[in-house]
Amino acid sequence: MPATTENGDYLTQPSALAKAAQLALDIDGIERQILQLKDLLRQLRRHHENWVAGGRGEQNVTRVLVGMDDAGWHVLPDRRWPGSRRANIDVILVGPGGVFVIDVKNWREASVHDGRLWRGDADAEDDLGKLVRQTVAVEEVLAEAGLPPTEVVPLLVLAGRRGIRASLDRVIVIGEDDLVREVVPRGARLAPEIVERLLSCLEQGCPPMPRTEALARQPVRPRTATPPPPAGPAVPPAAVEARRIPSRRDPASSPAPGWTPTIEVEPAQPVQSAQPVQPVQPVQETLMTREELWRELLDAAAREPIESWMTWLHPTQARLPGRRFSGPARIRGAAGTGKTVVALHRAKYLAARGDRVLFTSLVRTLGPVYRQLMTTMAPDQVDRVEFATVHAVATRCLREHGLERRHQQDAAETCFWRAWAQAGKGSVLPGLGLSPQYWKEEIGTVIKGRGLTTFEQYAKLARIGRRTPLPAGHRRAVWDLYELYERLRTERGILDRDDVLLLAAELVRADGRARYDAVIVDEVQDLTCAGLRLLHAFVGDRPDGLLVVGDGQQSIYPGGFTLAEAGVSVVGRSTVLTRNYRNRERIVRYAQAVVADDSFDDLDGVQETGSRAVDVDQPGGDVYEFAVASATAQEKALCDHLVALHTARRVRYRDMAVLVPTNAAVAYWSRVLARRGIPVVSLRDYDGSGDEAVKIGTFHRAKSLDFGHVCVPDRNRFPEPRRPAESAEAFSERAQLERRQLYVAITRARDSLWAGMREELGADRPCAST
Ligand SMILES: Nc1ncnc2c1ncn2[C@@H]1O[C@H](COP(=O)(O)OP(=O)(O)OP(=O)(O)O)[C@@H](O)[C@H]1O
Repeated sequence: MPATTENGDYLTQPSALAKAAQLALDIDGIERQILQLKDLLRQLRRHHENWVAGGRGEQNVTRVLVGMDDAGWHVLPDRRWPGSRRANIDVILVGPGGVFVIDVKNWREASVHDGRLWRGDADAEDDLGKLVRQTVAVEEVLAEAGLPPTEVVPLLVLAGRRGIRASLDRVIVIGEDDLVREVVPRGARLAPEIVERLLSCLEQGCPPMPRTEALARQPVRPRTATPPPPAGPAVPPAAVEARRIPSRRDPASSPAPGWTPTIEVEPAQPVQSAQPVQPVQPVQETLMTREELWRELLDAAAREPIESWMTWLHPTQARLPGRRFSGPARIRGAAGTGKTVVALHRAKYLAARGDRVLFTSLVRTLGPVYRQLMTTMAPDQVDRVEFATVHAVATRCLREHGLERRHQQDAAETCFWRAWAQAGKGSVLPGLGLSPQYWKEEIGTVIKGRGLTTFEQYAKLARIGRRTPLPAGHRRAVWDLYELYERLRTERGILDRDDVLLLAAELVRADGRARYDAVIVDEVQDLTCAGLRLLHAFVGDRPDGLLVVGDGQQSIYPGGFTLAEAGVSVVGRSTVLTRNYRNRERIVRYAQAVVADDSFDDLDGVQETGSRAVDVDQPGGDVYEFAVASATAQEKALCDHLVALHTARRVRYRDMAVLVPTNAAVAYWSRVLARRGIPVVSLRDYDGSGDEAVKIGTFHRAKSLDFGHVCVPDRNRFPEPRRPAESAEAFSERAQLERRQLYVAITRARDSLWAGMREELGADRPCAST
């Protein structure tokens, strides 16, 4: 105790003065602290207002969305950001049109220009990045259940705004009042049972955020400057009750009445607290009336659903599109196992992340079909993917150097036949029981297709894909024919199809320009080695660069090669798909019987057995083998079958196809069907859009496509019997090729196959069922 006088005053002593000075310092310190605390309090109040404003923005958006609840949409507000402990996602919306991750921004000033989003003068790239990360995290949760990557759409919603729509990177920036019009027109992408499965995954992976006490005390206010919600025009009556119900599935997870979203920032991102104060904006009345909303929802529900594979894959498939490959990769598997489907999703995924993608195959008509599919799957990404044949790409390379006129296929053919007359006819080759066409293909696919330049290379070549053995003397005769052909061709200064590929590859290598980030090759087994080398040259061995997709058992062109010959190594990056999604069981078994005894090479030099283990997704199926005594009887039987499918079973003509081996047969059957009044479209003109007509095309053109019901007339004329001068080996090689072509045709059928069996030819082919 300090000493005092009688009336209690402190004795003024040197130590007391020191104490006073000390106290004065303490008072200063405390005053400073009070000022700092006041400052902090002001900041906290501002942040609090910000959060409340943000919360209101979210509530308003949620209110708009719950109006769609009765149409099968589910609004999951304030969900945990997967992988974080405290961070939230404003809203996840799941429904027939897909899955949306929604981030609501209550910004006073927002604009999109120069391809960027701006908040006032500040670039809002971080906000877009954060939303993309949230979306990817949700995609990872849903991939387990089979949702392919990029199927989840990130939406950045500007609260209280309208007339804004921009696509930035993957994110769609949209005004609150435009939100419903953005999501509803997407039509029926997800079946109700798939929506249920997704919801249950989200319940696990993105559970509702726990309520925080402070925010729980916050009263929920109606929309600022508008009457209380029940009177609001935007929400259909059924939604009034549903307003507080984020998910119909699990009432336990529904927030209590008076629910207020908990909002927490991502731990490493104090962005929100650093932002200047934004006053709460009055939200305008939403522009869509309840009648309009319901009309939109009804229209969407009435629209034809897109095929389920576009939005729903088997988990084995679903992981592939987004997988990172450290170099060239491969997807293989029997017919109908979803190789093309996965490849298309891969293209979509790569395009969505900004890659320039080439999607290529040999068949010209496939490009438009794939493009059409991609347009339905991913309208926003379709323009970032180029669909072109390998020859179209090669020709463009030549055009860039003014060389494309030198490609003259007809003139090159003339050169070959002159060479054959001079050097082939009189050689040992005609005596081998193979047609001149065989030797033409030997030059095209084996010698030039591999880019061989010396006889020594040819003499020791394994000739993968060719069954007829060729001893050295015979090879010498082939080489002489080749050299003469080359001399005649170069004298005329022209190029053939194989030269175009070889030259284009040289130009691409010399140029060194990166035209594509990724090249996806479908039906790779039908390219030549030179074709694959060209495509490989575009991307080399870069990560995620080259993806080859195919199946050696469906190789329908002569020739063949291994990936190693093309300089492509996929070691450790090859995936086999084994579940057939296309063909019903009886059709799979019938098709397998056609090639069961033929071993085949699957681009790796190893002979695989013809009968492969395949799981079948769809049971049942119909196979009709129809015995006919004459051509006229077959015409009638086939047409009767198509008409019966159409009238009795209500199958649309566009779901039927007649597949035949030659163009002449296409013309013949087109006339037959037209005479009977059945609408017909040639596969040559088919672009994937739905003409109401039966498709007619060659086995080759039907490649990679599928149809509900397929007819193959003259089924037992294929393979053709041994020709008079044909050697046993030559016949065996041709018959195997033709059986593979027939296998491709049969495996185009999803539900039924009709096979015409001409009686005079014998009907001793396998029959799975009738
Ligand atoms: N996950 C899936 N769910 C439903 N259907 C699927 C799925 N994956 C593929 N399909 C169906 O199977 C069909 C065959 O798929 P796809 O064309 O990708 O197979 P593929 O292996 O490329 O066949 P092919 O080698 O015979 O051309 C598709 O048209 C689609 O109808």
